Amino acid sequence: MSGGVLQRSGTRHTVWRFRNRTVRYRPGDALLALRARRGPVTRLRVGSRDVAFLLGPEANRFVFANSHLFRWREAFQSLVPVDGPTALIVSDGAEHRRRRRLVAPAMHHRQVARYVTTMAASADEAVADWRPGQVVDVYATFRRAVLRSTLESLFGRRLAADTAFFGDHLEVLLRLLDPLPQLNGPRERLATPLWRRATAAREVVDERIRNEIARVRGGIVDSDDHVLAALVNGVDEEGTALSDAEIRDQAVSLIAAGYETTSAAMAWAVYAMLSTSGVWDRARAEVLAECGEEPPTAAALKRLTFLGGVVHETLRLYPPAVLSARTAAVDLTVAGQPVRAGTTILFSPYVTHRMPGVWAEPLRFRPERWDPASPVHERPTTATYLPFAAGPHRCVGSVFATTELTVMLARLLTRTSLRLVPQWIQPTSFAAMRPRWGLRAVVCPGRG
Ligand code: HEM
Repeated sequence: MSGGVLQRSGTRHTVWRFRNRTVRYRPGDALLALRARRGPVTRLRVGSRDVAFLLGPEANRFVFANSHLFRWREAFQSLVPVDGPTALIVSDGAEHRRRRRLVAPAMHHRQVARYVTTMAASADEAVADWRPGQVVDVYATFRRAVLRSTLESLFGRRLAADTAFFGDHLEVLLRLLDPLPQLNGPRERLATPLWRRATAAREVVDERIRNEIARVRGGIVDSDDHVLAALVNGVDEEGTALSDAEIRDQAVSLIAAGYETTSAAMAWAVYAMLSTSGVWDRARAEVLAECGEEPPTAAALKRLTFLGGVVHETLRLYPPAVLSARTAAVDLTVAGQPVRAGTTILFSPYVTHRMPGVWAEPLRFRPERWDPASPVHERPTTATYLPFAAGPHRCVGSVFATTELTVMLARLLTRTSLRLVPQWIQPTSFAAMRPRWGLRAVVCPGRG
C-alpha cells in the first residue's frame, strides 16, 4: 500500500491511509513549481514592494555568502509586536553582534547538555495520563510540553510553574504572526480586536518578565536562572550591559521562537515515524538498546544514530521555517539578474529540501541518508540543508531544538505505542509550518 487515499467526509478531505505518504504544503509546492519553471531568481512587485524569490542551492549559497549585503530588521519587521524592537532577529550590524554575544552562551552544546533531564521530564509528564484506547492530539500535547521544557531549561522552575499562563497569553500574541503578519500595521492603526487582545497579552507577559528581571537585579538568583542571570549580568567588551527592555525582548523571543517551531517539528517527526514502514520500531529498538527504560543522558544521545537521522530527516521534509527573509541593502546581481536595493529577498528550506537532483528520492522519509555508515548516506551543505538558515543570524536555538526533539522522541518511543487515526492533516504557516488541525493518534495497549 503506498500513496495516500483521500476520502470526502462532509466538507473536509479525510486522510485515512498514511503509509509512506509525505504530506505536501500547497504554497510550498507552488514555490517548487516556480523554481522548476523560472530557475533560481523570480522577481515580483507586490503592492508597493519589490520581492525576489531566490530558490534552490545556488541561490542559498549566494544569500549565505553575502550576509553583509542584507538587512534583517526590515525583513522581519512583522515580528516586532511579538518579539520586541531589540530582539536578535530584528537587530542588524553591531547591535546584533553585541546582543547575540550575550544570548549565545546559554545555547551552546555544553550548556544544552544540562537541560536534557528537564526535557525528558517534560515529555514524561506529557504522556503520563495517556491510557490505551484513548485518542490523543500529539501536537497539542507536545506544544505544551515543549513550552514547559523551554521555560524550565532556559528560565528555571519559577517561570515553568507558570507554563499555562505563558501558553495562554503567547497563543493570543502569536496570532498576530499567523496568518498574514504583514497586516500588523493596519491592525495597529485600526486598533482591531485582535490587535487589542494581543497588546493586552503582551503587557501581562512583559510584566511577568519584568518582575523576574527585577528579582535577579535585586540579587535573588536561583541556581536554575541560567539565561536570565546571564542576560542580566552579562556585559560586552565595552562593559555595557543589556537594558531591561533588551532583556525582555531576548527572553520573549527565545520562548516564542523556540516553542512554535520545535513543537511543529515534533508533530511532523511523530507523523513521519508512524506513517513510514518500520521507522517507529527501529527507532524504539535503538533507544531501548542504548538507554533501556531510562531517560537518555547527553552522552547516550550521541549514540542514537537512527533517531538522530529521524530528527534531521523531519527537518528536511518538514522544515518549520518554510521561508526566510532578508532585505537587500544595495543593488545586487544574482544568477545574472538585477535585484534592486530595498527588495525583500525570500529563500526557502522547503523548496531546496524537496528538489529532485539535490536529494535522492526527495519525497521519501529516509533517516538512513543521515548515517555515514549507510550506503544511502548523503552529505548536506548549508546550500542544500538549511532548516536553521546560516550566517550571522543562524538559529541560535538549533542545538537546543535538535536535542529537545531527540530527547522527547526517545521518551515517547519508550513510554508509549501509537497508531494514527483517520484525520485531515493540513500544513499551515510559512513561519512555523505545523499540522493545522493537530495530529491525532490512538494509544495502543503495551509499549512500543
Ligand atoms: C526546529 C526548531 C527551530 C527551527 C526550524 C528554527 C529556525 C530558525 C530560522 C530559520 C531562523 C532564522 C535565521 C535566518 O533567517 O537567518 C531562526 C532564528 C532564531 N531562532 Fe530558531 N528555530 C528553531 C528553534 C529555536 C529554538 C528552540 C530557539 C530558542 C530557544 C530559537 C531561537 C531563535 C532566535 C533567537 C533566532 C534569531 C537569531 C538571530 O537573529 O541572531 N529557535 N530560527
